[in-house]
Amino acid sequence: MGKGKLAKFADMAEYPHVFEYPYSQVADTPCEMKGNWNRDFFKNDHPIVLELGCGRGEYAVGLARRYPEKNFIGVDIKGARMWTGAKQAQEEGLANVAFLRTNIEIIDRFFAPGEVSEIWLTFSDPQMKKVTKRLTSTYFMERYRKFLVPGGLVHLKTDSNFMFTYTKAMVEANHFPVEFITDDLYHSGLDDDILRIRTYYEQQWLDRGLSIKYIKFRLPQEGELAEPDVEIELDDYRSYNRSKRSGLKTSK
Ligand SMILES: C[S@@+](CC[C@H](N)C(=O)[O-])C[C@H]1O[C@@H](n2cnc3c(N)ncnc32)[C@H](O)[C@@H]1O
Repeated sequence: MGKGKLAKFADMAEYPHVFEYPYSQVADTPCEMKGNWNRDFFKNDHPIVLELGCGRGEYAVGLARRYPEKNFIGVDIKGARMWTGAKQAQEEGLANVAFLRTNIEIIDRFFAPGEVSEIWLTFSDPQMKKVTKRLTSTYFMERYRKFLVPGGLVHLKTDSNFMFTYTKAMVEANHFPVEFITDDLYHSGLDDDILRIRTYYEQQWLDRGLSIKYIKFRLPQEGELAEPDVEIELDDYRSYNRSKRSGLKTSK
């Protein structure tokens, strides 16, 4: 039988590579790790890569195995999910991966300007009803740019046509440089490590026959950000009960 939630939480509290700061427990003050992740935890000066909404942390762990010259931090609020990745990293003795349990809304409290090189968003909830909860909205870009190196990379991998279309529009509206984009990753001809790591959610969507979309863009540090003014068809395979009841078919 697998471990229960309480046993997982007990493990998490003991793991040296797990940092827990849920919003409900932290005051409006910066975390002591802010600006110090490499000095105090990783003990090197390698670039730091975040996986935001990491769930079980397949990307954080998978990338950490492949790229020992980079440091990875998986971020999520759900501790029982994160435990899977944290345990795996511990069992494999991976020294270049950590986990931060917190709300992404306050992510800028944990990293100093220029401390992070790249951000991965893996199968983020599209949040079709509320743009300020959507992890690729300008609301979050404002937070990410506070600690991302100038022109740092943001990767989004998603099943959601809504999320992908919205993100493309957000990138276009703000003239962010796009490094790669495809609406069908596994038929794009791309030969890259990202094709060899599949997250829990990714596998579920693939099994249902959905194509995987991917965009990689650079986030400039300067300039005012504009929310795109677009009407986007909602994904019909997700539950969005309230909008269904109101007969809503698009995001506007
Ligand atoms: C759909 S799951 C994807 C998990 C994983 N990346 C995967 O592909 O299997 C989205 C994850 O993002 C986390 N998440 C969403 N919004 C969040 C927020 N604002 N703060 C912290 N975690 C968040 C959820 O807890 C959940 O684990």
